[in-house]
Amino acid sequence: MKLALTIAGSDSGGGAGIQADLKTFSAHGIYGMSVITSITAQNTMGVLGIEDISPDMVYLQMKAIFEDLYPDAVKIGMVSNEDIIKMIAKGLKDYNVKNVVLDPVMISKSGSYLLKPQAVEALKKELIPLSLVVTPNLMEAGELIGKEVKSVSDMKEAAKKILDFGAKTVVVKGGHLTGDALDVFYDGKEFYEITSERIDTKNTHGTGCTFSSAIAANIALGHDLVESIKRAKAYITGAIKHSLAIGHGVGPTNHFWNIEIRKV
Ligand SMILES: Nc1ncnc2c1ncn2[C@@H]1O[C@H](COP(=O)(O)OP(=O)(O)O)[C@@H](O)[C@H]1O
Ligand SMILES: Cc1ncc(COP(=O)(O)OP(=O)(O)O)c(N)n1
Repeated sequence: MKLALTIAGSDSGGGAGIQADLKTFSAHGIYGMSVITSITAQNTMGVLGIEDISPDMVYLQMKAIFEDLYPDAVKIGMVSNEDIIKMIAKGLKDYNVKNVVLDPVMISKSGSYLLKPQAVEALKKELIPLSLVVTPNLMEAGELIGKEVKSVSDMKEAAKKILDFGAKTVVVKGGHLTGDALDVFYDGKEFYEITSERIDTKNTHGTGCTFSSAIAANIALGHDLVESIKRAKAYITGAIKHSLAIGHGVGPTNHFWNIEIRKV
């Protein structure tokens, strides 16, 4: 059995965060574990409140896992504040964690800050250098490099700059572009454009969480990084295609077994 860990915030509505990650791990046949950084009261319409877990408790959860159930891959999502970021970095170093997928979550689709704006620098300094792959969306890539990212050529420029912060590889997600759903992967040598059809739906809550945890799941299964990203792209495309029109706002992606994997 392969094991994967998500270090992220809880979404009470089940569409994003820890809940989306664990559903994604299960759909890949992976045993999922969690380190909860923050609890959000959230549904398809928005975030009603946020309560962060103490940094010591974040570290204790990591200790509990790494000293008994060492994961094959780790996904990091909402990290909320600088003290939590520093504690996660300490845990990753103490336990020599390698296969880290970092989704630099900053603002929910509904507009709530999931990372304190003053903590962006800590994220860049402490967590990016410990990551195998960083997966910003257009807005997050722009915040990281201090310049708007609006086109495929901007995405490539951003990927290069984020690599300079110490990331080993970067996927800049183009979910918020128009036209095909095109993401850019950069490994320091080559650029890859990973494209799928754009699905016409408003129900895209949790797309970034689902995509990054699917990359982690595929790494845990033993696939190389390019193959893991390709498979994750197929998975998120299926999860959006089958997304759920539940609740009164932006419905969530849907996770299901026996998903068809095809080249995109
Ligand atoms: N409507 C859509 N149709 C197909 N793929 C999409 C759609 N929206 C987002 N994606 C894909 O979902 C993944 C997550 O991207 P994105 O939505 O930009 O992340 P985030 O949730 O962090 O903003 C990317 O692979 C992106 O291309
Ligand atoms: C607890 C929590 N973590 C992360 C997010 C952001 O998730 P994402 O997949 O980017 O989806 P949207 O918020 O953009 O729908 C979240 N909302 N909550």
